[in-house]
Amino acid sequence: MTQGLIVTGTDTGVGKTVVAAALAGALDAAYWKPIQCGLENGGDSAEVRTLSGLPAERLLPEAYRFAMAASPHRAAEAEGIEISLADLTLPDVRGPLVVEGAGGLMVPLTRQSLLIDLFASWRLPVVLVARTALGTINHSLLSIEALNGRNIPILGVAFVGDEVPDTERTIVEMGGVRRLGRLPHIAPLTRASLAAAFAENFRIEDLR
Ligand SMILES: Nc1ncnc2c1ncn2[C@@H]1O[C@H](COP(=O)(O)OP(=O)(O)OP(=O)(O)O)[C@@H](O)[C@H]1O
Ligand SMILES: C[C@H](N)[C@H](N)CCCCCC(=O)O
Ligand SMILES: [Mg+2]
Repeated sequence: MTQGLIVTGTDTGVGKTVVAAALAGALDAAYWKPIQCGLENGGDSAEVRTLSGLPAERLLPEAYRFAMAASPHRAAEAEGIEISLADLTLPDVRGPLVVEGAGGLMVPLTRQSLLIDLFASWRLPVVLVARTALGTINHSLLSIEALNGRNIPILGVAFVGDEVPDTERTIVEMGGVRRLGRLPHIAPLTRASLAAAFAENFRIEDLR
């Protein structure tokens, strides 16, 4: 079993939290959002709690929580704080851990550091969440190139959205990555509907 994995994405709002909730639920994992920017909806940990049904103690506290829904470096500055990479060590948990990034890979944590460099230091494999909608081929291949350039292992791509077979094929073939599955648009999105969609479209063995 992969003891830890990072859920990253091609952009903000692509479905990382939804995929992370499905993964954490299926793997009976702990979930950690190290840096939360934007607190209007309670943050991603609260969303994962609702969508996974994991017990509260499996939702690990964020290292940083900022009110502003912005890039971490900017949200921190707005509160007069500089994010310290030394505070961003992986939590020591028993069993699997699902870590969710903030936005895409090249998101600044400070004016000098990027989220992807923090990921590289953790040495955990990555699940890349990618939309299926137009524009995703470019975002996905750029993300894969950036991960490869830092020798970050890619477990595979989790697609989110309507079925667009050639787009998925193009990303998988040209990016040289594994397709983990695709979550369709789920309505209503609940713990039960998410678990069912995940079970139908992903194979848990691919994540181990
Ligand atoms: N498969 C899906 N079916 C229905 N709604 C979805 C699905 N995936 C994502 N959404 C919705 O799309 C929105 C964005 O998804 P989500 O919050 O998971 O993005 P994110 O990549 O985690 O964003 P952030 O960068 O803010 O962490 C949310 O309202 C979420 O409920
Ligand atoms: C606020 C948002 N939901 C995310 N948590 C942070 C997204 C940062 C994106 C920065 C950027 O790429 O421009
Ligand atoms: Mg999220």
